[in-house]
Amino acid sequence: MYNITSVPQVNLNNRTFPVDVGCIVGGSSAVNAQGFQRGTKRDYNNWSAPLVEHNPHSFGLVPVPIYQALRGYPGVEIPIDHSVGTLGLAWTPRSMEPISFNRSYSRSGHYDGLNRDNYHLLTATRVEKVVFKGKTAEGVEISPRWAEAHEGKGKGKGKINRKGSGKRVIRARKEIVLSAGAIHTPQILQLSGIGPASLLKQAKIPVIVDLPGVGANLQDHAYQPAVQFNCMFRLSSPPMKLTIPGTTPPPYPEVNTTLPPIEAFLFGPGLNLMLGLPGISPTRYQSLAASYLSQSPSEFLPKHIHPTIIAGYAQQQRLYAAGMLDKNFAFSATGVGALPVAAPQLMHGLSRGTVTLNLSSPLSEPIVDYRFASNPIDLDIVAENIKFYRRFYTGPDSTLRQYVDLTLGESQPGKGYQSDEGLKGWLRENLVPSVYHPSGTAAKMAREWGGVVNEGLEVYGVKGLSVVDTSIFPTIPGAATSMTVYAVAEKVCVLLLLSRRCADELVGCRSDQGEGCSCCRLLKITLRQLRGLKRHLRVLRATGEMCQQIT
Ligand SMILES: Cc1cc2nc3c(=O)[nH]c(=O)nc-3n(C[C@H](O)[C@H](O)[C@H](O)COP(=O)(O)OP(=O)(O)OC[C@H]3O[C@@H](n4cnc5c(N)ncnc54)[C@H](O)[C@@H]3O)c2cc1C
Repeated sequence: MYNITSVPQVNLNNRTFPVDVGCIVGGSSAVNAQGFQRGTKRDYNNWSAPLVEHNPHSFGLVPVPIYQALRGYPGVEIPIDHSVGTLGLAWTPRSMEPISFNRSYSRSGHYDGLNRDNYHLLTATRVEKVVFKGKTAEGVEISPRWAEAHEGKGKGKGKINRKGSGKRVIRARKEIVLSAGAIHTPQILQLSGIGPASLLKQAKIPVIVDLPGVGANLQDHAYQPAVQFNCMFRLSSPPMKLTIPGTTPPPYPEVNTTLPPIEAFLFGPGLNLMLGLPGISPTRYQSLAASYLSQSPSEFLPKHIHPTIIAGYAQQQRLYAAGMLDKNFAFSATGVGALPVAAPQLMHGLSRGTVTLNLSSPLSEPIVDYRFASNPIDLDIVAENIKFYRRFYTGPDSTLRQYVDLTLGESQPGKGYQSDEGLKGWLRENLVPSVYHPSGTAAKMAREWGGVVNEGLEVYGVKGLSVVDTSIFPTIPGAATSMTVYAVAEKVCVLLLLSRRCADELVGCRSDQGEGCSCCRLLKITLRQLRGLKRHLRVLRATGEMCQQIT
C-alpha cells in the first residue's frame, strides 16, 4: 500500500484515516477484498446525460436463521443477483478462479502470460508528470521509486541512488492513457499543469489547462461500525437447505470451512443485503429526499469552489434526490453472516471531498480530504440504517425472533444511543469515511459541470491524453468498484482498437469522408465477419458438431 493518511475529518471528531491504495502490479485489485459487484441501472444511467456462485457457507457458518428472517422481512426482495438491477438479499460473487480459489485480478487477467515485444512493464517506477508540446501530450516523466529500483551489483546494492534524480522521459507515438487510480491520477494531472489554475499557481506549476474538476468530486463508500446484539440461537431452529427461489445453484466447490473465519470469509462468496432508502427508512425517505433537493448546491461544497463544480454538483443532486426515492438505488450494503451483526456501508454519500497537491512538497503524497458528513444528511441516512437493523433484530415486526433470542441486548451502539442526535454523535466517533473505493476525481462530465474527461475519456483541452480508472466515475456506483473499473477499461480497449477516430463511428461516422472512411469500412467488414461467424456457429450447434466448451 501507499503510505497515505487523510487530513483530519472535521465532521468525524477530527479523526484521520488511512487512504489504502495498492502500490503493486495490479493496483488495488491485487489487495482488495474481491467482492465483485455491479451497480444497478440507475447508477450507470446516471452517467449518460462471474464467477457467480451460490454457496451456503458464509463466514464459515450457515447463516440460515438470519437468511430466513430477512426473506420474510418487509421491503426485502430476493433477486437472483444484484446485478439484475433489483436490490435485496443476494450472493456477492468474488473475483477468484473458481477451482483454484486464487485471486483473479488485473495482473492475472490482463498481464500474466502476455508475450509481446511491444508491452513493457516498469515496476518500482513512478510517473511524475505528463510532458506536453503545446497542448499535445508527448510523453511521461518517470523516476525510480524505491531502493529496489537501484539494486545493482556491489557497493550500491539496495541503496537509493542519490546521484541525480534518475528521471527520464518516455515519449509516446500515439497517446497516453493515465491509470494511476483516483488518488494519484489527479496528482499527476496537477503536477502536469492540468487542474485548478489557482492551485497550480500556488504550486508554481505552469498552467496547461485550467480544469477545476481535477481532484474535486472525491467519493467513496463509508463504513459504519456494526450494530450488534448478544444472542442465543433457539434449538428449535429448523435445519434448512438454503436455496434461492427460482434458481438452481450451479455446482460449486465446497469452501473449506475448517479455515479460520477471516479466510473463509475471503475465500467464499458472501450473502449481501443491499437496500435503497425506501427499504431502509419507509417513513423518512421522502422527507430526506425533499430536504436534500432543497439544499443550495454550493451549501456544503468547499468554500470558494469553482462555479463549474457547483453546476456539476447541482446535476448530481437532482439525480441522487430521485435515487433516494428508488428502492433499487443502493444506500446500504452489508454482509449477512450467521450472527446478528450488521455493518452497512453508505453506498451513495452526498458529501464530496478533494485530492490536492501538497503545496509544501508537491511530489509527496497528495492531500486527501474525504470531507465526509460535510453534507449533514449523510449522517441522517446512516442513522436510519442503524434503526433499520434494530427494527429487524428486535422491533415489533422482527421476523428473527422465532430463530434467535436477542433478549441479552444490544452490544453496539448500545442502549445509551437512542435519539437521532445520540446516534449521529456515536457515528462521528466511529464511522469510517472510506472502504478504499475512491472515485470521481477526474470525472467524465461536461466541462461546464466540472468534468475532466469527455465521453471518450480524453482530457479536456489537450490532445493525446486520456484517463482510465475510477477517477472518471462521475458518481460512485452503489457497488464495490472493481467490476465497474474493469468494464470501463475494457470498453476503452475497444475504442482504442478501433482507433480514436472510429470511436465516433460506433455511434455514426462523423468523419467528412462519409462512406469512404477507412475506419468505417473496417468496422463494417468486422461486423459482417462476426455475423458470418454467428451463422456458422448456429449450424455447428444444430448439427451437434460443437463441443460444450466452445458453446
Ligand atoms: C483494501 C482494499 C479493499 C478493496 N475491496 C474491494 C472489493 O472487495 N471489491 C471491489 O470491487 N473493490 C474493492 N476495492 C477497490 C478496487 O480494488 C479499486 O476500486 C480498483 O482496483 C481501482 O482501480 P484503478 O485502476 O482505478 O486504480 P488502482 O487499482 O489503485 O491502480 C492504480 C495503479 O497505478 C499505480 N500508480 C499510482 N500512482 C502512480 C504513479 N505516479 N506512477 C506509476 N504508477 C502509479 C498504482 O501503484 C496502481 O498499481 C478495494 C480496494 C482496497 C485498497
